[in-house]
Amino acid sequence: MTVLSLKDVSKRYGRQHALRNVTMTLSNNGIVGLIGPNGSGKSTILKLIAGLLQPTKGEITLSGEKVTRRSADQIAFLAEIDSLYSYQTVQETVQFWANTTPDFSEKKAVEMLETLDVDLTKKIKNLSKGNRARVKLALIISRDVPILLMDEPLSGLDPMVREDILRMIVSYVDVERQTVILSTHEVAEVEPYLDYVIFVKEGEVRLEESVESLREKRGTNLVETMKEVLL
Ligand SMILES: Nc1ncnc2c1ncn2[C@@H]1O[C@H](COP(=O)(O)OP(=O)(O)OP(=O)(O)O)[C@@H](O)[C@H]1O
Repeated sequence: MTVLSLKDVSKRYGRQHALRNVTMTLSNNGIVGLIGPNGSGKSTILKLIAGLLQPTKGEITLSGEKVTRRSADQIAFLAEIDSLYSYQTVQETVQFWANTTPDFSEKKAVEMLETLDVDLTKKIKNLSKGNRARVKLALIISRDVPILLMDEPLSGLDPMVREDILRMIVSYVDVERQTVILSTHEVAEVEPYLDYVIFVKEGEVRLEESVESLREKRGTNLVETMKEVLL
């Protein structure tokens, strides 16, 4: 079944063309890597899917319905910017999400944070950058929604935190029911975790395919494929 579809989607910011005629269809694709160089349009694609931006042209549908701002109840969005309240403790933050987000599992969030050794009694402002990233991800992953969008979840984090983040996604996302789309340019690092890739360049989708069939067809790893497709 088609979970998400973009049909001939273009986006301009004023006169700046950010996306041109993007068409893609995702149907239970598990963990999807949205890969492309800086400025290729990755964030724009994620914001359009989340209903935070309107396409200039084209149509985006989620489970057959047109995406609007109201689609937020079906989509969890991990933005690049920090969206936590610094004066709250981790526990209060989890509680706040439990009170405001109907599909949020407090149990799952607490379990994940305890596994990651994050101190729930600490204030957000006193957490390390890595632990803030772990908290943000735990909050998003604890939502029971069909689509989880993550804009550069690894950016600016040290290798240990990056590995934790990728492991969290694999261990806690229910890929039978949920699709994760994460944008990154760390291809080699994410390759073992991805089921599907979408390569974008200059606002266009250059290739989208399952990682397994790419390996079979090309006999190379994703880094090599990326070089062929994007350079
Ligand atoms: N609010 C905006 N106003 C004008 N131009 C914008 C705006 N947001 C993005 N752009 C432009 O649109 C293009 C695509 O940007 P986008 O942020 O989607 O790319 P990206 O692949 O996410 O880049 P990065 O990896 O650097 O985050 C770029 O040329 C960018 O400069």
